Amino acid sequence: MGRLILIDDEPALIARQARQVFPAPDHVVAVAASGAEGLDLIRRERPDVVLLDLHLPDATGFEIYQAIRRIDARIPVIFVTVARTADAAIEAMKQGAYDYLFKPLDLHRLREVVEGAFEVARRMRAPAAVAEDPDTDAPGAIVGSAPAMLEVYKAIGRVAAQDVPVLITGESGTGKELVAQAIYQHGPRSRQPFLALNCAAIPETLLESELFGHERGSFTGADRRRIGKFEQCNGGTIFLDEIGDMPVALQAKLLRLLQEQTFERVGGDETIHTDVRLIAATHRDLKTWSNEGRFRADLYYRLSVFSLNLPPLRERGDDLRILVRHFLRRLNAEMGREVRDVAPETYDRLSEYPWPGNVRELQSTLKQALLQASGPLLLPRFLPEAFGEPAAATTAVRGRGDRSEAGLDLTVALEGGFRPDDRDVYSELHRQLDRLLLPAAMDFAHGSQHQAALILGIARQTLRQKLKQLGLHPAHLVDHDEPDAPDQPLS
Ligand SMILES: Nc1ncnc2c1ncn2[C@@H]1O[C@H](COP(=O)(O)OP(=O)(O)OP(=O)(O)O)[C@@H](O)[C@H]1O
Repeated sequence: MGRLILIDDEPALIARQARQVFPAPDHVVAVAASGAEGLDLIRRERPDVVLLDLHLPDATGFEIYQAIRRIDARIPVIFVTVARTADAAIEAMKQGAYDYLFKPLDLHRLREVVEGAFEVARRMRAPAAVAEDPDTDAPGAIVGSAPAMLEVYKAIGRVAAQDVPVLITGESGTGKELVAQAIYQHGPRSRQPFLALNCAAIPETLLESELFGHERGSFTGADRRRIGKFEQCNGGTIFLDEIGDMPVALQAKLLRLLQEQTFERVGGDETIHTDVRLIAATHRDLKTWSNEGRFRADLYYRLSVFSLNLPPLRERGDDLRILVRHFLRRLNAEMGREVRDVAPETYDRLSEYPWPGNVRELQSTLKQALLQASGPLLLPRFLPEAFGEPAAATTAVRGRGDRSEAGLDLTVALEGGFRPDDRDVYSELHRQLDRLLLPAAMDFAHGSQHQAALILGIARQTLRQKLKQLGLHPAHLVDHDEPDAPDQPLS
């Protein structure tokens, strides 16, 4: 449920538009026609997001914005203005406003910006904490009690209250963002904003401006000044996911920001001071990368003063069962299902699987299984095809890394022959081959999708899609500037 408050002296049109884009019952859109009324509403309703007109009958939008900050500095506020007053809205962003929209509203843009703001609000509020009750179904709960996870919890406890940068490492889907949220929420800046940005998901050319802002005219298309995340989030916490994918030139700018808390916008001379806590995450081995000159060693040392590593799911032993129970409870509630128990053979299949996409992949596997399930018991046949017969599924998957061994495993899988009730063997083996081949090619290509796609002879687009299906987050692995190779089937 998203709660949106609109403050606008002529609220009828904008309210109709907002309700069209964010309809009930999933959203509540409340309206105020003056600043004072809006502040009252905010105090009472504690909305997720506010849309604020710059011109109000009783005060300027800017004054109301400052008052909203005093009520709760975390609420994302989006200014609504006409294009000629954009400068004022940009000024507001310097003070931490989330974004601005122009009247008349473009509904597509309205959806995009407000949805982004809902997501930011969710990250700040959804409590991320180590679950005391392993059977909780709370969304932000961090569950598991494997020894390596207990070390992680201790590290969160030690570092949260200290206002220092943190580096979180671990494979894709191991819970790095969840841990970053927990550190933020238990830290001294928990009443201030938390903004997250994935360095691998933003083209290199835009990343600098996204983080540090730009001046008008600094490059083609820069028709207005832009305030970057580091300026906007002054006083708060920034989570930079996939920091290993940050271009080296930008790493220098980030290092200076960490050392001196100053930077310049792209194309600007003014030195800007900001006070932001940085939490960074990566699935790369930054130590090796810094030894090889692929990541700035000085930045690595600065970031890794306090680092914590999340173990892969396959090394968490019985946590698999705890996580399965946790997600079953959550998913049953979300999907209106009644699957209360898991058959021992299902656990066997799940624990034989290497989980390249870790907890995220487990979550999506269980979701798929619940869609198939009938009755209260989760049987192996409800699992996705990749979990088929243990001999076929796991031997093929396990041979990662050594091609001759992998080939042998596939032969072993086929030696069992076919059974009359076999179905979709062709596509099933293909899927297993993908699970084996794609991560190996990505490893070999040091995470470059372009290179891996070339090696495999498939389009990068196809590779991305398949990685996603495997539960591996393709955003980690993007290298944006290279053109796609021509599309060819994997077979
Ligand atoms: N220990 C855990 N307990 C409960 N849920 C978890 C745990 N670890 C991860 N999750 C859930 O798994 C999903 C993936 O976690 P998250 O996004 O934090 O991983 P990540 O390491 O940041 O992934 P990526 O590197 O792909 O961005 C999220 O939905 C998260 O809530």
